Amino acid sequence: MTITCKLLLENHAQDWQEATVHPFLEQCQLGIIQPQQFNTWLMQDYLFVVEFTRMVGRVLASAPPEHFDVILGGLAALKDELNWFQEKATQRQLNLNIKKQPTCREYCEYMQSLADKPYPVQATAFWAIELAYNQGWQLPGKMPDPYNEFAQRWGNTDFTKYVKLLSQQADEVLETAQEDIQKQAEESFLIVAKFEHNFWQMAFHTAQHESK
Ligand SMILES: Cc1ncc(CO)c(N)n1
Repeated sequence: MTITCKLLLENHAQDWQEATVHPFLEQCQLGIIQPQQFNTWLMQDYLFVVEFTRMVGRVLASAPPEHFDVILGGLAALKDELNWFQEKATQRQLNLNIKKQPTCREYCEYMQSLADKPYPVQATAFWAIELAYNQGWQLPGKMPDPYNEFAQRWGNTDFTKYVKLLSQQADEVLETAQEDIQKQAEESFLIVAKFEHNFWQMAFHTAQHESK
């Protein structure tokens, strides 16, 4: 049987729930997240997105030309997103020239390791990483300022459509992938889910002295 993005979500509902539903996001929605928690997330996510952008560049390099449109659209959005992160950091007087925390570093190293994997595995991981933020920021519902801007960035309907296109591209190449490659794609989905959970944990449980 062929694995699909939909089946991955159905077969691993618990892992996916832990990746996308977290007190960090719930407390943003309630407006009670602590600034040091939020700022830790912001700074570490900037560092993550730098490496994610490189990963998407490598996904493009592995992709068939029919998939370029969607991936290049994603890269253009990432260019905008990196500039936006820098603006947000400046507004909050945060220095982005900091070290990655271990969870962020491990996630980034994992994204680098995907370069050696077949394209269907890369496409599945790419989709999962984007879906995690699309759903994570969307599920809590309307957020108060200043968090609404963050929720909208990944929760907006155009982003949802883009993630849908990513799932279609992944499904298309999974359909003809050999069984062991489908297995690797499933593993990559579970690894992404675990890292997404750990990333929220990292920001949520950050101590005051680690926040700057
Ligand atoms: C941790 C993390 N996962 C996913 C994304 C983007 O989808 C992000 N910005 N950060």
